[in-house]
Amino acid sequence: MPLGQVTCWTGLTLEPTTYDFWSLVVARLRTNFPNCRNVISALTVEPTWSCDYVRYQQHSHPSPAAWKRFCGRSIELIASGIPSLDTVLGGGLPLGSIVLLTEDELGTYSDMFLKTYLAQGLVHGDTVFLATPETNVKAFCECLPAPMESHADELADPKIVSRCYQLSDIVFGLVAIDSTSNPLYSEYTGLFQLHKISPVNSLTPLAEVSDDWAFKLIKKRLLIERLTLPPELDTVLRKLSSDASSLPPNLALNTERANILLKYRYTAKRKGDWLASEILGNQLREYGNRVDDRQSINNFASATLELACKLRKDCKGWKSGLPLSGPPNLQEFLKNVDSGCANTSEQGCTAAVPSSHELHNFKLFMSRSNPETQKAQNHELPLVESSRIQAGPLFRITPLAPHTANRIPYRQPSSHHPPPTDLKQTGFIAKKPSSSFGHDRDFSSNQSTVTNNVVPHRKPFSSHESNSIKTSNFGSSVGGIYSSRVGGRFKKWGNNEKEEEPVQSSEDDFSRRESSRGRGGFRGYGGRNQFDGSSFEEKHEQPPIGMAAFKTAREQLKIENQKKYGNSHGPSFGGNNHSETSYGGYGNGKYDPARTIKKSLGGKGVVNSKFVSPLISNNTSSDGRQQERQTSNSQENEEIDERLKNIEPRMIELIKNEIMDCGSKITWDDIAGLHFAKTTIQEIVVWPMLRPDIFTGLRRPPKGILLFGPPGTGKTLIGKCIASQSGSTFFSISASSLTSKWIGEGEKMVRALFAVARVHQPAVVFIDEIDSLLSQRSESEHESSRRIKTEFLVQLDGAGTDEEDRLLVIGATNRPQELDEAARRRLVKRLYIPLPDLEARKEMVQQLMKCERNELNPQEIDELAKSSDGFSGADMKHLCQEACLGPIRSLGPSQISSIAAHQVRPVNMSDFTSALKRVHPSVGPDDLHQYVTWNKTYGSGPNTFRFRYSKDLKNYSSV
Ligand SMILES: Nc1ncnc2c1ncn2[C@@H]1O[C@H](COP(=O)(O)OP(=O)(O)OP(=O)(O)O)[C@@H](O)[C@H]1O
Repeated sequence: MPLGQVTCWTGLTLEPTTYDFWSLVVARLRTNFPNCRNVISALTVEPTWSCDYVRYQQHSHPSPAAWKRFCGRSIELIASGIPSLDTVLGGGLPLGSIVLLTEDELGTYSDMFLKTYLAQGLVHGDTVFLATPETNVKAFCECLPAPMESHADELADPKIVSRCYQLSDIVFGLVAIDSTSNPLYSEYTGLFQLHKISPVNSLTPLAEVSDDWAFKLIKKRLLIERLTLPPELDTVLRKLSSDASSLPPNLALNTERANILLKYRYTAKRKGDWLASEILGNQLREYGNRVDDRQSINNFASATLELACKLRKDCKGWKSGLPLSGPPNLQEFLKNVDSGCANTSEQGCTAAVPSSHELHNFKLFMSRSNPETQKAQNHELPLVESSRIQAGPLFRITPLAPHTANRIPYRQPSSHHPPPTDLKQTGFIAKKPSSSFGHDRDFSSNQSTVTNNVVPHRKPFSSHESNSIKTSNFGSSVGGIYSSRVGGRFKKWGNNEKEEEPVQSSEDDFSRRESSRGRGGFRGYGGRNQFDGSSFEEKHEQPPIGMAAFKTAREQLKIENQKKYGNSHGPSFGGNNHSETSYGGYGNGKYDPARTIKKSLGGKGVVNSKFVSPLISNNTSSDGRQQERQTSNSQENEEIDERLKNIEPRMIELIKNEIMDCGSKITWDDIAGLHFAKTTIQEIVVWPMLRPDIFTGLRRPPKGILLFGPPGTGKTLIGKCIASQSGSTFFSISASSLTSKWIGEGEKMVRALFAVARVHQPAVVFIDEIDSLLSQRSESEHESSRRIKTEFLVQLDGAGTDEEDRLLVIGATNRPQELDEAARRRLVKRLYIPLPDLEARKEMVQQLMKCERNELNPQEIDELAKSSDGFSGADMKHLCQEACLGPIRSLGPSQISSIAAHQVRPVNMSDFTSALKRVHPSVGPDDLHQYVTWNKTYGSGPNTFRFRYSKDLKNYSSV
C-alpha cells in the first residue's frame, strides 16, 4: 500500500445509540487521513435490518469486485459482517490498516475477527487495533492518531515509512484465544491487552506491552481478570506445538500465532521487553513468511468463511461472494488485496514483511539518523533528556547530557523489567537472534527504549510534564475507564514510580495515580490538559522543543477546517467555537447556549453497556471518584444542538456527507443573462440573508422559491450562487433520491435535512426535481411518498420553526405543472428561468472560451450566438466542448501521441461550424410553450398573465 494510504475498517454495531459514535469515528478518520482509501464498516447487529441494507447495497453494487471498486473510491462500504469483510479483504488486513473494534454480546468479533484477522496483525506489524467500550466519544476520538505525515524525504523507502509509522499511541487489543486448545484459557473468551505504542513506530505494535488481562464475556458483562501465566508455560507451549502439527494448515497457523503471543507475553513479563522483542522479531519473521504466502492468505479466508458460515447470527439472505475453495480468480483478487504492493511474485505480497533490502535501508537510516542507536541497543544510555527529544526523523533515540535539569532519572530495571539475560537459559528459544533482522528492525531499539531508558522519539514533553505524562500515556479518555477497571499496575507507565502494584490497589494508590495522571490522561499527552497552548501559557512555560510540531487530531482537524472553510465555515465535531460550524451546529449561525445540551455521542452507547467491569464499581463507588470522573467527562462531552436531539445521528451524518455542499464559489457574473431572475433573487433572498435586521416583518424574505424552466438553463447554478453570495450553507438534494435512496425513511430524511439546515443557518436547501417530491397528491400514491410530502409541506410551512430562522428552500423543476398546489403556495416566488437570449448566449461563449486558446473575433461570436437560437446554457456548454475537440480531431492519431500541448492549434470558427452540425437544442418548442403558459399563470415575472377572476370566471361558468 503506497505511503499515506490507510484503510479504515470499522466494526460497526449499528444501533441508533452506537451509530453516532462510530460514524463520528469514521468521519474523524476520514478527516485526519485525507488519503484514506477505504472506510469499511461492518454491520452485524440487527440481522434483518442489516440484511435489507446489504441487499440494497448489493443491488447497487452487485459483485464483490464492484464492492472493491466501491471501496476504492473512498466511499463508505457498509457490509454485513464477516463474510463480506472476508470478501473484501480476502483474508488479510492490508498494511497500515486501522481497525476499530467493538465487541458484540456474542463475542463474535473476538471469536472470529480477531482470531482470523487481527492476530494476523501481529505478523503484519503495522496494523493498529483500537477497540474501546468508551462512551465518551470526544475523548476517544482524541485518542485517534494525528494525521499521518509524509516522511518520504526522510526515508528512502516508503514501505518502511508506512510500516514504521504507527498511527496510534494507545492500542486496545482483544485477542481471542482458542480456549479448547489452550488449557490456560479454558474459561476465558480472550486476552484483553492494553498497549502503549511508542510513536517511534516500532515494527510491531506489541512491542511495549502494558498489561494483559484475560476476559470473559458472559452475556453483556465483561469480566476482566489479571492474567498470570504459570511457570510451567513451556510445557503448555510444547503441547500446543505438538497439537499444531496435526492440524490443518490454517488452524495450525492460528495455534502457532497464539503460541508466539504467549511466548512473547511470558518473556516480556519475566525477562523484559527487550529480549521478548528479540524473540518475537525472530519468530514473527518465520511466521510471517508462512502467513504471507498466498496459500496461507487463502487459508485464512477459508477459515474465516467456515467460521462465518457457522455463525448463528448470520442472516439467511446473505451469502459471501467468496467460495470456500477460495477467491475465484485468486490472482486478480490478490492484486486488489495487495493494494499497491509491487511484488506480484508467487511468494505473495511482501509489503507486510520487510525484505532484506528494506531492512538494509532501514539499518542505514537508523545508523545515519541516529548514531546512538547502537549505544541504545547496548544499554549504555543512562539518562534521557526529554527536552531534547525533537520532532524529526523517526526512530531518534536521544542520549542525555547527564546533568541537565530536564532529565528523567535512570530507572533501575524493576522486577517487571529485569535486565536482559540470555534467553537460551530459559529454554524458550533455540538460539539467540543472529540475523540482521533482530537488530535492524527496531524491535530491539524500540522495545528496549522503555526498559532501558532510551526514550523513543515521541511526541515530546518537558520534564515538568513528564511526571504526569509518564503516568498518563493512556488516560481518562480510554485508559481512564480501564485504569479504574483494571485496577493497579499503571505504575508501569510511570518512570517515576517504583514498583508495579497488585491488581486491587489501595484507594490511596488509586487516587495518587489519578492525580498524578491528571484528568487528561492520554489527552494530556495529546495536548489538551497539559500540552495545549493554553496550559503552557497558564504555566508560563515554553512548550518543549518540537512541541509545536505536535498537534492532536482535534487541533489538526480544526486547522484543516479553517483552511478549508475559512473561519466561518466548516464542520467540526464538537467544538463550541463560534467560528466553526460544529457538529453541534451553531457554527456560523447563531450560537444559542440555551439551545445546546451537553450530550455524549454514543453516550447511551450499547458498546459501553457491554463492558461492565466489576472492578470499576468496586474501585470507584466507595469514594465517589467515579462521579468525579463522570463530571469531568460530561464537561468534555459533545455539545449537540438540541434541534438535532431527536434526529438519528446517521442521518445527520448522511446529510453532512452527501447533501451539504461546500463546493466552489459562484458569483452572479458566472451566470449569463437571466437578469430579471438575478435581480429578483438578490432583492428577496440575498439581501435579507445578509441583513436580517432590516428585512423584518412584511419585508421578511419568502421561505421558499421555485425556479422553473427548461433543463440546463442554470437553475442549479442560481441555487449555488445564492448560497455562495449570501454566505449560507448549501444543501443540495435531488428529490428523487429522497424517494428512492432512503426507502421508507424519506420523511425522516426530510426532517433531518431541515433540522441540520436550521442548525447551519443561514442555509439554502436546494431541491432539484422538486416536482417528483411534491407532485399532486392522489388516492393511488404510495403511503411512504405521501408521508414525505406531508413532512415536507410541514417543514416548508415553518410549523415548529422559529420565525427568525434564516432558511430558504429553493425548488427547481422542469415540470412545474405537476406540482401540488399546496407546495406551489408555499414556494411563494416562482421564477421562470428561460432559455438564454441572444446576449446571454454571446456571454456564455465568451465565458466558456475564455480559458481556451481561440481565434474567434466579436463578429464570429455574434454569429455563433445567432446560430445557437433555442440552445440552453447546458447546450451552449456542450457546443463549446464539441468545438474545442475540433483542433484535436484535425490531428492524425500518430500526432496525438507526440504533439506538445502548446502546438495544438487554437479553436476557430470552422470548429464551431462543424460543432453546430452535431449539437442540437435539447428543448423543443412544445416544451417551451408549457413553461410560458405556466409562467403566465403562476410565475412571479413581469410578463405574467393576470387571470381576471370576476370576468373570466363568469365566462368559465357560462361555458
Ligand atoms: N445562465 C447560465 N450561465 C452560465 N452557464 C449556464 C447557464 N445556464 C446553464 N449553464 C451551464 O449549464 C450547466 C447546467 O446548468 P444547471 O445545472 O444550472 O441547469 P438546470 O437548469 O439546473 O438543469 P436541470 O433542470 O436539468 O437540473 C451549468 O453547469 C452551466 O455550465
